[in-house]
Amino acid sequence: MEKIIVHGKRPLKGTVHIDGAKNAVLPIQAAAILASEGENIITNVPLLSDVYTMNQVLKFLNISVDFDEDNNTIKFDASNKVSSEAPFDYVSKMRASIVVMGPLLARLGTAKVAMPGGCAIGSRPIDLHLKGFESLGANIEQHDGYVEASAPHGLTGAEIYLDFPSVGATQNIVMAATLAKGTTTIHNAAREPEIVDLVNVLNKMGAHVRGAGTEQIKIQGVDHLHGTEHAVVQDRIEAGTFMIAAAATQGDVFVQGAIAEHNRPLILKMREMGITVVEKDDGIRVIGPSTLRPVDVKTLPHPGFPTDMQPQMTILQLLADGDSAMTETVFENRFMHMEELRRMNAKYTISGRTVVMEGKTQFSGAEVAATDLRAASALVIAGLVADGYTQVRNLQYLDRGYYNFHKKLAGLGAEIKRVNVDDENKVVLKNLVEHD
Ligand SMILES: CC(=O)N[C@H]1[C@@H](OP(=O)(O)OP(=O)(O)OC[C@H]2O[C@@H](n3ccc(=O)[nH]c3=O)[C@H](O)[C@@H]2O)O[C@H](CO)[C@@H](O)[C@@H]1O
Ligand SMILES: C=C(OP(=O)(O)O)C(=O)O
Repeated sequence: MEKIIVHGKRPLKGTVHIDGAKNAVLPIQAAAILASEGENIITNVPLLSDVYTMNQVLKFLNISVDFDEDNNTIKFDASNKVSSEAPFDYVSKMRASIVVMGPLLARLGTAKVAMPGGCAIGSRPIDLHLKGFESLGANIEQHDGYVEASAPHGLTGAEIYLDFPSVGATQNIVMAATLAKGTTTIHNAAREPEIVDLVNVLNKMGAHVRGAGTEQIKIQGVDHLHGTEHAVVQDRIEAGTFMIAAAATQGDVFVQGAIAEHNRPLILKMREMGITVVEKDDGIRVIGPSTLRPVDVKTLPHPGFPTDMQPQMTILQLLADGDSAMTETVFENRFMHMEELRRMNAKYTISGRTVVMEGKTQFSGAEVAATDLRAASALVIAGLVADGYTQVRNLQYLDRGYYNFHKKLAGLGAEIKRVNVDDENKVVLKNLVEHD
């Protein structure tokens, strides 16, 4: 088992480069299922554990996957006979593998996928995905832990209203509808930049999808789709995480590749707190002040404040000079990191979906455990501003969404090291700054 050890109180300075987005690349990998001819060549692919898991799922479905990690490029070839079943062993590793269902149903008229479970942040049902498939004419059955969809005569376009603008349901329904007969309209669709990136790929593959990035997406079905080339959009959550780390440490960091339009709510909230945020063509510069003003924040679907930035944002709020509130409206259980932060001297009360935090926190180093992906990065940021040493465990969560997080922070001057717990006794804490 590995852990990250951080020695706090060093301002971050310099430039950090942002990778391709996890939440964009995963559905784009799944979209490869739809190309019955030609290769799909995807570039700017981040080297994340979730990407490898999705590749495993696709290989199981008989799709050829060639990952050139040195060049962050994957070549997919789905021109052979594709299998329709994604079993529990693969799906259970990663909830996002449910997005293979729409493409399988579109291409084969049948799909059998293990029911994805919930996770630490919430129960995460897939009812909206399934209702969407049913509206397109699929018959849905659930048994033995699997969900099976079938449309032997193909799918037919329909008008679909989503009760909530679910990202995964929007992606799954768009992909299913690309090969349906006639036109599908999704009302109250998710508007995240990752939806736009997926639709850009689908259109390059020969699909007719309009309105991505708005609440109404129209898909005109086509006969078949072919391979294409596409570079994955930069990761707005990785970018936002480094922006917060820079501000929290009173640093001065250029987040290269960050797209300001994708992080508008975060930028505006940071400015409200007194942080200097400079938008440039090729990235965003963040300069942290010595005192942060408190702000209240509420998570919402895009273009609201992203839930995936919520745990990191609570670190800035705890550092602010006064009390502040965070309300989480997207997931019902996304405050697990707060309990760990208590070990580091955070003071707060949770009531329902809102946590009220006391500022100004003087974090103290402690041994903490990540409970999910963004909790992991938030705990490391807390370590960057804490007195003494902080040790963060459960790095398997961090690796789902951040490539070389500790190395990127070390490149900005952080005293941080990732160690194998078995070698723990051999670690000389004073020498943390030395790179692996
Ligand atoms: C791989 C990926 O892209 N993951 C992102 C995606 O997850 P994901 O696509 O799973 O998130 P959704 O937008 O679907 O979920 C949002 C809310 O809708 C609920 N819901 C969703 C589907 C459904 O059928 N029924 C239902 O009730 C969920 O339980 C949750 O409370 O969007 C989330 C919300 O921005 C992000 O936090 C995740 O990082
Ligand atoms: C919740 C997240 O991802 P996933 O939907 O893949 O669990 C996330 O990226 O913060």
